[in-house]
Amino acid sequence: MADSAQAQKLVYLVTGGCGFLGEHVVRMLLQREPRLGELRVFDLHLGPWLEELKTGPVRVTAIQGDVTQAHEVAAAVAGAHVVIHTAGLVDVFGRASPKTIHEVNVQGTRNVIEACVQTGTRFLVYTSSMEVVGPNTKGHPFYRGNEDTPYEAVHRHPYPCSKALAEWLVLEANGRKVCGGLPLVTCALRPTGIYGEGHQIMRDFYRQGLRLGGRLFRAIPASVEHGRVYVGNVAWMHVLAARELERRAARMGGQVYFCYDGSPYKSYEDFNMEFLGPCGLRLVGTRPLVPYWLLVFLAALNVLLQWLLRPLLLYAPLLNPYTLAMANTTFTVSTDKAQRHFGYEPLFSWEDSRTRTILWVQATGGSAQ
Ligand SMILES: NC(=O)c1ccc[n+]([C@@H]2O[C@H](COP(=O)([O-])OP(=O)(O)OC[C@H]3O[C@@H](n4cnc5c(N)ncnc54)[C@H](O)[C@@H]3O)[C@@H](O)[C@H]2O)c1
Ligand SMILES: C[C@@H](CO)CCC[C@@H](C)[C@H]1CC[C@H]2[C@@H]3[C@H](O)C=C4C[C@@H](O)CC[C@]4(C)[C@H]3CC[C@]12C
Repeated sequence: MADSAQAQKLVYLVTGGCGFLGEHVVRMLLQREPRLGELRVFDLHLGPWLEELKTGPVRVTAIQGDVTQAHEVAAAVAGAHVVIHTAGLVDVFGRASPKTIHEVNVQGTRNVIEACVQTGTRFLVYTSSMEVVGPNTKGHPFYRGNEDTPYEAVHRHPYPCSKALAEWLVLEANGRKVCGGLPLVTCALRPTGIYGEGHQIMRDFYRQGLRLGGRLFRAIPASVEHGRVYVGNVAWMHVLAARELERRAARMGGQVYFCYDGSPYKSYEDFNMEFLGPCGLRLVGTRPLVPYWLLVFLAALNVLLQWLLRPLLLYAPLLNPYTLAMANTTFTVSTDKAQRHFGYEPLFSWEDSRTRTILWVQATGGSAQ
């Protein structure tokens, strides 16, 4: 990415490019990165939608591969200028074992870093998570916090533990000499709960509401606020960070950025109703309809059932002690660090984000897609 090569076309690699966020990053790069010459999409499971992208002006290369396999990662990274590493195992429901979560999220990230070092790729953007910070095991609120807000980040659950370790690896790798002698430049983006087209949990809530006769029942107090972020804006922040990493290496290298936009702070359930309401669902109750102790009991019961049923089937409901603690703890972010460091402004307004999400729920919510 030298000065002389203003017109130089760049090779980008997106790991996890067929996931919920990854697909948006891939599409955003194709729409908004003028220097893109080749786009490599690396994923364990390739989406059929990739085929339609192959007919455009940018070369799109689909690579079926596993981030836990160092040789597969190295082959995909070789010759890439920029890596956006978004592949990850997102599991807070006990579907995967802690070992698998660690292998994918931590060892997978280590493999990406080592591949950059070995092959001479200098720019790495990592999709971290707000969960690297919290909510912590003590349920302390994080209210309008930024990247410098002191917070006791204590994790026990395998998913946040793995994301915290992987983020640390990425930041620590900043400045390492890659093949050819130049320094690696890394940064980590920490989305809060992402919503938008392709958000499976939103669709699950919609289907549950349809099954319950168009109703959902409030379980969490409306006063517990969550900061959520639209997937298009998260994708845009990745594209912009990747683009600016070279020019602003000294400022951005080794830094973390929360992903934010203008989405309103609301409880998890009230926020979902911004989309599910216009799709015909109603949230019953202005206060939680079941006492908190009962939710705690049901969450614990689900853990027991998951364990008992494991030899027969995978029982992984939304409610468990960890997800209950998350839903019941205020976690909101208020920052302008990405704006100051690399000029990020949300691409989609709240109104746009909301409309796009509603249209998606209406179009696919009731279908098997
Ligand atoms: N969804 C959220 O609210 C959220 C919030 C913060 C951070 N994140 C992070 O964003 C990233 C993307 O999350 P998402 O919600 O799009 O999840 P997702 O499951 O939709 O996407 C993850 C993608 O990674 C791929 N993948 C998983 N294991 C792999 C492996 N071993 N090798 C190659 N590819 C593999 C999956 O096939 C999938 O396409 C993750 O790193 C996640 O931790 C997500
Ligand atoms: C008690 C239920 C009554 O309706 C509600 C349960 C809601 C939970 C399933 C979700 C509450 C908070 C969510 C998480 C949060 O938005 C941030 C996340 C970070 C990201 O890295 C992965 C996804 C998630 C853990 C997200 C998962 C679902 C919740 C726990």
